[in-house]
Amino acid sequence: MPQSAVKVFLRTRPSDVYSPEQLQVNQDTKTFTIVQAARSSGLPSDKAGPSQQYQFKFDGILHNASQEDVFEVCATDVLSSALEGYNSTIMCYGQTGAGKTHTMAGSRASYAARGLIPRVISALLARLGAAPGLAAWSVSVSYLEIYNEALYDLLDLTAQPQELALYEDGRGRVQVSGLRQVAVASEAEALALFFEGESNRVIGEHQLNKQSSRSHSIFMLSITTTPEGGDGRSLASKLCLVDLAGSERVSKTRSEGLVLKEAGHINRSLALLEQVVRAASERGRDHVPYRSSKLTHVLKDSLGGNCATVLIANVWGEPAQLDETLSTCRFAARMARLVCEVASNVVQEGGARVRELQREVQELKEELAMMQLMAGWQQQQQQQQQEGSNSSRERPYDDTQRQKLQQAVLAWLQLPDDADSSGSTLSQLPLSSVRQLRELLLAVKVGAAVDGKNWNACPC
Ligand SMILES: Nc1ncnc2c1ncn2[C@@H]1O[C@H](COP(=O)(O)OP(=O)(O)OP(=O)(O)O)[C@@H](O)[C@H]1O
Repeated sequence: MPQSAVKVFLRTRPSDVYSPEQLQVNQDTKTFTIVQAARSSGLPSDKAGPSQQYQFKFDGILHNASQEDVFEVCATDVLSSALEGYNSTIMCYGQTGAGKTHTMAGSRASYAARGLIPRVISALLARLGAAPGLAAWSVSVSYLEIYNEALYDLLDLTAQPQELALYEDGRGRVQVSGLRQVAVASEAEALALFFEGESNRVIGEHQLNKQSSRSHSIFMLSITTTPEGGDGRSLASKLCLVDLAGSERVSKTRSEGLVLKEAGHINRSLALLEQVVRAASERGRDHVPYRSSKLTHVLKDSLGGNCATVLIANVWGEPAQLDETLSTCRFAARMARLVCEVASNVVQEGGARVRELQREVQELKEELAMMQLMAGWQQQQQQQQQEGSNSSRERPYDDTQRQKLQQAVLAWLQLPDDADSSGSTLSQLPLSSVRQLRELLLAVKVGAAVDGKNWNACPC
């Protein structure tokens, strides 16, 4: 299977107090350097030591970048991969207030401020509508929320949405039971679902962000395309757009009550995410604790499985947020070491699958008929024993009956091994007594001799 390293881009939130001495961006080398002044205890005898420099290299630095730039750099290739049948994920990670939701969903202040999700929806449906050589396509939308370590469907409109459960299917793929998948035929339909889901997300207010997401959210697009004139197979992929809740230092956010409790869940799940990323990026490590939280379990594929993953590390370039910026960069550098095993998902054409299932039904019907037959014989034998009779008293076939049976057996023996025999004369002959079975076996013996089959070599 081809391998693909996670691609990592760093995006800075614009700030009036941005300090180029402390945060140095080099677009040519794609490096981001953090200069941290040494800390002194404040005692007159304690001299501050030299400052520390931390340099990180990423796949791209999005500094003063527009929403359109972010889409072009981070999402266009991902979209192409999704249309080629590859599962893909774009994920935003960073401290609270760093601009994750701004990047993923965008702002409603202007059309130009729309984020990655609405742009991906538009581009995807435009590309599918104009794609030459497609016999059929389908897109469906799901929107999942992880709030306080519980899963919810953001497209569930009932007053009390139910908590959803996670499970792994027979092929080890993580599934969310009961999560709605709504088919869409146009950009307008998909956008309506996105806005509906957005309005159901849990938002709270604290010192650093008036509109802080209190949950992780995953917007999923399931795409199927069937090429024209192909061998009847389709390509199926899932494109996930993940807006993680932001890590927060409660001393800075001054959260209390419910917001404080939410912060506990958010910080814990992000710490477990970091542990999983650390474990998954270690060579030779055979156990990665994906099941340690709902978030890591849901994101199992995106963190080293069958998925092309892009991480956008959002940082808030202000001196007061330097520690959080450093910790985001460290996480991003670890993500860059993850390698995913990607494969295009080819699904069998509907007609071929239907034929396969029809054949299976036919075989099961034949097996059932045989079992009913055997049960009938047993019953018949019991009856005969009770009546003091036995089957040998039944009259044997006459010559015409035998000839007819032998012809049917010979025709059946001459069919190719993989031929469908359900319509042959043999399968329509009555077979409901020991006498009929004996005659049939005799006819097979005669027929085999005529057909020249070597029965000594037969494994049956
Ligand atoms: N690149 C940007 N350009 C303009 N405004 C931005 C940018 N990034 C963030 N902002 C603004 O900063 C504020 C905080 O951003 P946002 O809510 O996206 O942060 P967040 O990382 O999602 O935070 P949280 O984790 O608390 O939800 C918002 O008002 C947003 O519009």
